[in-house]
Order: sequence, then C-alpha cells, then structure tokens
Amino acid sequence: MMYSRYSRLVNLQRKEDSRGSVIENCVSENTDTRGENLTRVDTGHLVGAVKVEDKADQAIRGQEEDSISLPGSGLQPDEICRDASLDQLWDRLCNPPTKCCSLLKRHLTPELLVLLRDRITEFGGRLEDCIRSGCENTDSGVGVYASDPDAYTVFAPLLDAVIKDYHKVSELNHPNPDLGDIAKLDFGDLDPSGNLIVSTRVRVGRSHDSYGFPPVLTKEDRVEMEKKSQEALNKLDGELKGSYYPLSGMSKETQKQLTEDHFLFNDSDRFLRAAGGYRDWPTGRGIYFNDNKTFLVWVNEEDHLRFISMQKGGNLKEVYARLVKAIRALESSGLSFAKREGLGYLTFCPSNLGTTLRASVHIKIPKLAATPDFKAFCDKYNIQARGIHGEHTESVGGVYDISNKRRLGLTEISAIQEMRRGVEAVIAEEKRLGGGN
Ligand SMILES: Nc1ncnc2c1ncn2[C@@H]1O[C@H](COP(=O)(O)OP(=O)(O)OP(=O)(O)O)[C@@H](O)[C@H]1O
Repeated sequence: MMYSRYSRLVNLQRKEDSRGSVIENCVSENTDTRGENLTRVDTGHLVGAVKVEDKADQAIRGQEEDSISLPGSGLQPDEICRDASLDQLWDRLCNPPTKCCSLLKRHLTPELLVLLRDRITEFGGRLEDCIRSGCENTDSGVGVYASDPDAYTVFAPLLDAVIKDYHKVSELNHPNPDLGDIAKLDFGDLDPSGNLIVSTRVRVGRSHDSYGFPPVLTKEDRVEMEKKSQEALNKLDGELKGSYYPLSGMSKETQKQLTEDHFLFNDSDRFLRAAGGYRDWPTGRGIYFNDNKTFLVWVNEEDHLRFISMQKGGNLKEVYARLVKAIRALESSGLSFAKREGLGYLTFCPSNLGTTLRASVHIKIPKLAATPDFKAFCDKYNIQARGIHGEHTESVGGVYDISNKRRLGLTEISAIQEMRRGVEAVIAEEKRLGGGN
C-alpha cells in the first residue's frame, strides 16, 4: 500500500530580483497520510520566469542536488513533452505562446503550486500528470486531467476549483444517481417529422476503481482492464448482446469506416494525446457493439469505459431506456466503478464527472445556427453545440451536435430532461425561423 504524500506550506515570501523576476521562497513540510516521515524542505521558485533550484523536488525523487535544465534556457514550446518537469510546465503556463484562458491557468496559483507540487496519489500520480496537457496546449478550455481517481482527493485544492468553475456550481454536493423510471418516461421521439434530427446518442463514462487514468497506466494495466471489461460485456444479453473488437489487429479501413459512421473513436485529439491518453496505442483499446450497433462500449478510450446507446432519428426514449438497461446490467456484473461523495462517478477529465452523461442529437439547424444569438440561445437552455465529428470539430451542412451541458449537480434523469427541453426549444426556434421542412 502506498500512502499519499502531502506538502504543507509553512512560509511563503515573495520578492523581486534585480531583473524584475518575482521570486518565491517557501518552507514546506512533507508528510504522508499516516503523518510519518515528516521532513522540512526549503524551496525556491521563480514565478513566471526561469527555473531555480528546487530542493524539495530533488529530495522527493532522491536525486542529487544539481541543477536541472531550465525552460528559459533553450527549450522550445513544441518540445514540452511527457518528461517535462513541473517547473518547465509551470513556466510554459506562465509564458504561453498565445493567450491562455484555461481553467488551469485561472486556478493554479503560485500558492497552490507550492502546496501541491510534492504530493503523490496512491496510484503514483503527481501534479505534472494532471496539468501536462493544459501546459502543452495553452489554448485548452479546461487544461486539467485527473491522473487517477485518488487525484480528486490529493489534488482537491486545484481540481475542486476547476470543477466548480467548469460546472458552474458553488458546492460539490452531487446527488445520488437516479436514472429515473424508464417505464414512465414522459418523452418519446423529439422529432416525429424526421426532418431535423439525424440521430440521437446518450453516453456515460465509468472508471474501474482499482486503476489509475492514462498518465499513470502501464501497457499491462490496460490489457488487464480490457480483459475484465470484456468478461463483463460477454455477460450482456437480449438487445445488448454483442461482440468485442480489439483495435489491435483491426484493419485501418474498418477503423476508418467505424469512425466515419460515428461509432468508433480515434487517436486524433491533441489534448488527450498530451495527457498520455494514446500511450501504447492501440493496445488494450477496443469497441463492443450489438448486431445493429445501437449499443456500444468504448474500452480504454479517454475513460476506461464509455457506454453508448444510439440510433438514427430522434427517439430519445428508446435510446435512453436502452442505456439505462445497460448501466444496470454492467453495474451488477462484478465491475466496481470509481465514485466520490459529492462528485459522483469519477472520470479522467473533470468536465465529465458526476452523471458523466452526455445526451446528444445530430440536428439540422442551419437557420438558428446562422443567427448571432445562437450561443446565447444554447446557454439559456444549458445546452452545448459541437461539430458532428466530435468535440473540437466543425459543423457540416448546418448539422450540429446539441447536448446537455451540465453533468454535475443534477441526477441522470434531470440531465436527460434538460437536454430534451433544450432540443425541443431548438426545434421550435428553427421552425420559427422558417427551417425544418
Ligand atoms: N447524436 C449523435 N448521433 C451520431 N453520432 C454522434 C452523436 N453524438 C455524438 N456522436 C459521435 O460520437 C463520437 C464522439 O463524439 P464526441 O467526442 O464529441 O463526444 P463524446 O463521446 O460524448 O465524448 P467527449 O465529450 O469526451 O468528447 C463522434 O463520432 C460523434 O460524431
């Protein structure tokens, strides 16, 4: 058993040097969760400038006290990589190549950096693992990933702030799961005319509670998780019965076709790549689906598991009811999922935790989307518009991916109802503007 290590700031002083760089000197105490191995270390940091000696870091890693290569001494932005030190990452965040408005930038203060820099989770996760992507991609919206489920506790001072900001909640008191009574759903097909909604999809993410997230996973971990997941999936029956297809050995053509058809994931997200999401690709990844591809499971994409229900047209009731059956079956199949009081189900990206539910339609709304108020309209209904090839893609032919924005602080059934109300409003507005024929 490994114990999380905590660093407690004892003293922090700031002063300016002759070149105008702000220098922080701090004294912190390191202890593990048992309160043992207490050490007192002096740390010097330059804030937003070149790196200085960092005795705490070296002591923790058991290294010699020699100087480490400096970010201000020749390392180019493109060279920030998985081995970049915390100070190199911090320097990049303080000196972004373009304007940086991420939640990471907003919430990782020098004080928090000092407080968290020496902590280690029970999975071996460190602050660097959580912020690497946001420092490499300074155009990130969020910029933080959890290194593992324990990171939500160990790095809570940073992650809680990011979560509250992203999800627009003042308290982290996510309710207990409530999938609703699927026999009594008060909605059906959101677009009976079939003119607007191309397809409907609802997904949730789940993480095995005994494994870390991509930054700390080994190839062997992924293979083990894949095996466990496959065993549980093989127990599904009825409409959910299907087969598992590992990515290793799948032809490039099949992968391309499945991706174009919106069923499969790929390795093209630079934010996820920088977070370690594609290490050892494609080992340990794969997709499970039933015969008519209305129920699918992604294994070891961004999250350990993504359960997906989807079909052509706008019948949200059928899509959601199928997903609920799958969640219930898989939660009683021997798998144990990571959860935390107040945060709900834990996922790699803090933007997804809570219900982890994203319910979307691909919908033709050229008229509404062309209005200057489109974003404000979406905000009013707590819905989000994306392009149709996934997050960070563009719309094609006036077709948008419209989904619930909120995943935390409400139940699953409330998130679905929020999306349903938003989509109904979108349809009404598109028709009012003369579309939808
Ligand atoms: N309503 C929908 N109908 C058909 N395909 C969809 C629908 N919604 C999403 N998809 C497809 O699912 C794939 C994944 O999309 P995307 O990455 O945006 O969302 P996600 O799986 O919810 O994950 P994340 O929010 O973490 O990015 C893409 O191919 C996208 O086109």
